Formats: sequence, C-alpha cells, structure tokens
Amino acid sequence: MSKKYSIVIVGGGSTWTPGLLKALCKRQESFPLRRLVMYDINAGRQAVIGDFARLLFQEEYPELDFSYTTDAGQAFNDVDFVFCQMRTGGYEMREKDEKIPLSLGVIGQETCGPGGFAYGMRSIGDMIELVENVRRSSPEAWILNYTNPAAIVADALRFKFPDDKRILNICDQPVNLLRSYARLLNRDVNEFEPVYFGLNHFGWFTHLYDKAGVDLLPQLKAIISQQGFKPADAEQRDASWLDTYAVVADMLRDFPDYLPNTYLQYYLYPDYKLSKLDPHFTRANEVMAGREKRVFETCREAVQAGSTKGASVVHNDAHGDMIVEVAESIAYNQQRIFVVIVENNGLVNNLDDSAMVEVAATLGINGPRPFGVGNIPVFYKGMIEQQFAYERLTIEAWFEGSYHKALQALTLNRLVVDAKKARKVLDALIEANKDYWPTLK
Ligand SMILES: NC(=O)c1ccc[n+]([C@@H]2O[C@H](COP(=O)([O-])OP(=O)(O)OC[C@H]3O[C@@H](n4cnc5c(N)ncnc54)[C@H](O)[C@@H]3O)[C@@H](O)[C@H]2O)c1
Ligand SMILES: O=P(O)(O)OC[C@H]1O[C@H](O[C@H]2[C@H](O)[C@@H](O)[C@@H](O)O[C@@H]2CO)[C@H](O)[C@@H](O)[C@@H]1O
Ligand SMILES: [Mn+2]
Repeated sequence: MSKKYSIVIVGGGSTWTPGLLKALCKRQESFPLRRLVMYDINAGRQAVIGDFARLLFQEEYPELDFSYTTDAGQAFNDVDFVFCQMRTGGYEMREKDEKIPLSLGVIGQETCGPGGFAYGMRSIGDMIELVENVRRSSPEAWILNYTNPAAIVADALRFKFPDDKRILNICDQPVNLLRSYARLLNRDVNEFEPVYFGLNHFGWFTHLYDKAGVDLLPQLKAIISQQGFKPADAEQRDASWLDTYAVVADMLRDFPDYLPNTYLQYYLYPDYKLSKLDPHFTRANEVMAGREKRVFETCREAVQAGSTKGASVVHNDAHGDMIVEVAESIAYNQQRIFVVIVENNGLVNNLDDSAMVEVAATLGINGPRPFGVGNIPVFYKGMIEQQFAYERLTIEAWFEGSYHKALQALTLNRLVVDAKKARKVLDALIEANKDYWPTLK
C-alpha cells in the first residue's frame, strides 16, 4: 500500500482553499492523504471554510483525519507538505495597496507595482515566521509557497534560508496561460513542454514543444494575432481579467519574439492600464464583492443545508489542481514539468546568479531540476534587470530597515519611475502600513 501524506494548508481561510480541498478530494487515489490540517491566524474566517471542509470530507473523504487550528505549535507536527497561501493584512490592506498609489497617479497593482512593494514588505516577516515554525517540528517537510508577491517573498526566503532546499515558490499564472493555449490549439495541456524565462509575473514563453518536438509557438502566435486571446475559463472571469488577456495580442504586435505573461501589460502599457482603473473601485473591491463574498456565502449555505453537493464554490480549479499536481510530482518523483521560481545560477546566463528566476523545471523527490535558456536578448535583459533591482532593493529595505533603499526600489519600479513621486508614494504607504512594516530609517 502506497504512503499516505500529511499536509497543512496555511491560510486556511483563503478564498482559494475550497477549490484546493476539492482538488484534494478529486485526486485522493493518486495523492492519498492521512491527515489534513488547516491553519490560519484568523479563527472566524477559517471556521467558515473549515466547517465546509469537515462536511465535504464526511461526504467525499471519510477516512481523512481533518482539523483546523490557529495554533502553530499544533499544526506543523509530522507534516510532509505545507501549502502556503497567506495574505498579511487581508483585502483591507490590498485595497490600500491599490488605492494609495492610484490617488497619486500611479498604478498600485498588488504584485508587481508599488502595491506589491507594500504587500511584500508585509509578507516577508510572516513568511519567515512561518518557515521557522514549520522547521521547528517538521524539518523535512516541503513548503510549497504561493503567497504573493511571490517574486519578493522568494527572494527574501532565499536570503534568510539559503540552505533550505525544500522551500518552493510557485505561481499559477504560467499554467493558466498553458491551459489557455491548449484551448486555442485544441490540445491537452499535458502534451506541452514549455520553455519560459523571467521573474515572477514578469516572463515570456519562448517555445512550446509538443511530445513530438514540434514548436507550437509560431502557430499559437498567429492564432492570437488573428483571433485575440481569452483565458481558458473565460466564462467565469471578471471583465478586468478578460481585458488583461486581450492585451496579450497588443504585446505580441509590438514585441513579436515571445508570448508574454499577462502581467507585463502593466509595465508595457501603464498609460492605457491607468486609464482603465477606477480609483474608487479597484480589483480588491471587485474581489471582495465577487469571489470572497461568493466563496464565504456558499460555504455557509452548504453547512446550513448539511451537504456540499451542488456547492460550486469555485468555478476555476486550475489553482487547486496545480498545487496538488506539484505535490504529487515531488512525492512520487514523477519529474513532470512545471514553471517554478528558483535561484538563477546560470539558468539565464546573462543575469545575476542570485536572482530568483521563473523557468520550466522537472519536479521530483529531490526538488526542481530547472532548464536553462542561455543568454537572453538585450530588450528582455534590460526589462528584467530593472525589475530585479527593484525587487532586490525591496528585500534589502526590509532586512536593513532602510528608507533609502525603499526609495531606490520604488524609483526603479517601472510603474513609478519619477523619484519625487516615489517618495510621495512611499511616505503614504509607510503611514498606511505602520502596523505591519519594520521601521524604515
Ligand atoms: N502564486 C500565485 O499564483 C497565487 C495565486 C492565487 C493566490 N495567491 C496568493 O494566495 C494568498 C491568498 O489569497 P486570497 O486572495 O485567497 O486571500 P485571503 O485573504 O482570502 O486569504 C488569506 C488567508 O491568510 C490568512 N493569513 C494572513 N496572515 C497569516 C499568517 N501569518 N499565517 C497564517 N494565515 C494568515 C488570512 O487570515 C486569510 O484567511 C495571497 O497571498 C495571494 O496573493 C497566489
Ligand atoms: O485579482 P485576483 O485576486 O483575482 O487574482 C490575483 C491572482 O492572479 C493570478 O492568478 C489567477 C490564476 O492564475 C487563475 O488560475 C485564476 O484562478 O485566477 C487567478 C486570478 O483571479 C496570479 O497568478 C496570482 O498570483 C494572483 O494572486
Ligand atoms: Mn501568480
């Protein structure tokens, strides 16, 4: 009988947790669990999802030892995998990350803009504490981290835990793009062997091989140029995400070499994106009124009704599926290909060795074996180096408590650029984040 695994979901009260729970139920044959613990610092929020989980497992996974807790000491004993998706400061702070810069004429953007800077400065401390808590009781556990801004979190964890080879940072956007390509090409996503390089939310697909070794990228670029681009799950997306995907066709027209990550739209067309944003109703408001409300209402209703049957909590399960597939590939040494965030060390030959780059890798029991891409052309190198410098200065600002480095970081962010604007944005963000950030001197 094959081994059964023990996992902890950190951020048990996350809007993404029900989709992940469903993915775990769906894959109980291929990735059997003996124990699942949900851990969160917000008891009330987690209880809603936790009670839903209890009912779901009674119905679909009766032998599973399930519990939820706010006690870190209890959560991390005897764990094989930690799935981590926390949001320090919650949506209340995401709203500020987006609105404060916008009130000063700058796009906030919760991961790659100055909003991501603010969010990163909040996430680093909690993520370090989490790793220390896990390592105290489960030194061998795999920590699979999705917490954003993943680029900044990954760099901070590399710096703090240089010898810990069982922390893996990963984003679901590449797999969402691959699923969307599969739909356009009428292929199965599992047929693809992608080549990708960049930083998190800042990268490009350079090739998309099928199992016969044929590169499908030229055909895909032609289709997108002619027909435009939609996410695989377009029917479930908010209008802002549809617009985001549509901009891929513009990026392809201007920069036809490779297929870009959707997040590059913010860096390449900031004027256009700014014109589409409402300073009084940002993505945080859209999510609070949409996904968050829907997920929590559905969980409460299911518990009241005494059954989860028919509770379509999340429509898109790409995120949950990916998390479980990653764990499975590690657990069973499957060596499947995923796009992951790893230390460069020559993978992108003409970039800093210590940068946390995003590339394709096979994943097995000893972790990722990434594929190098050689030298990248000047345009992409220039874009990446500026973003890398911004991200590196952000973590240095956090570890050193340095206002000077924080100002340098924001000045280098392509959404800010002007140093006087950077200072205004920084000062306003410091004020809003005084309960979360280290003091910057
Ligand atoms: N990497 C990716 O591609 C990807 C994709 C989707 C979501 N995410 C990330 O997943 C996280 C969750 O997103 P969400 O929109 O569901 O947010 P959410 O606010 O709904 O959920 C986050 C949960 O984390 C909890 N939390 C906060 N600080 C914590 C801590 N120190 N320890 C334990 N729990 C803590 C909160 O109480 C909350 O219940 C975010 O960081 C988001 O950016 C990443
Ligand atoms: O604005 P949000 O909270 O809806 O999304 C922010 C996240 O966006 C990306 O995730 C996509 C994900 O790729 C897709 O599977 C689907 O589930 O939608 C998500 C967005 O709704 C991004 O990769 C994440 O890092 C962001 O957290
Ligand atoms: Mn992501």
